[in-house]
Amino acid sequence: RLVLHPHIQSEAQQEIATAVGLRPVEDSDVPNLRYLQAIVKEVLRMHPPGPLLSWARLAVHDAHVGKFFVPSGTTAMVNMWAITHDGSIWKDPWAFRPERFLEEDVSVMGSDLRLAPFGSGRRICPGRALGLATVHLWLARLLQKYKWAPAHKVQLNECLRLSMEMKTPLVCRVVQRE
Ligand code: HEM
Repeated sequence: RLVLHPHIQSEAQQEIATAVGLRPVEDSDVPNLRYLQAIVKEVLRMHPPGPLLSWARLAVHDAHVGKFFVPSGTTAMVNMWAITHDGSIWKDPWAFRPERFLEEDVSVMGSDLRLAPFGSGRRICPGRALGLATVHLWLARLLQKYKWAPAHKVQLNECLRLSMEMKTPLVCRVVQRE
């Protein structure tokens, strides 16, 4: 997404330069990088790496979920990908617009079911804080040091393996920043 939207990439680089300066970004800088956090949220919304939550859950007795009846023996899944692309929940769901998370603070940690890329409830991802901390730090460092551009036409098609992956791997041109 950042190679497709160079102005968003350079805005993130500008934020890092202002908040951190020339020394390498550290974990403790991340709370000051609000735009970077918004970019990560927007990517988790458009490309949830685990698009199907609860994908091996069996209803052991009859249950009612809202207006739906779930008979005993049903395997029920939550399609988070469909939720994060639902136009009745998200304005312009197909637009990559990190600013939406500056306008409204939506938690990705499982308390808001509009965006629960780590699941929610009893079987929520126990590695979510580690996952997010790693992605924020790596992304910030890779942006701080390099400019990223596509080497070929970027194909955004996805395919679900253990997690959701790009069908055609991304190939980038990387230029060291001054
Ligand atoms: C960005 C990174 C990550 C994402 C998007 C992610 C997403 C998810 C999702 C969607 C689930 C299923 C939740 C459900 O079925 O309701 C899950 C479960 C799980 N995740 Fe993660 N995860 C990430 C990183 C990690 C890391 C770093 C670890 C370990 C260090 C981890 C360990 C687990 C485990 C053990 C489960 C199964 C929990 C259970 O079934 O009780 N994950 N994760």
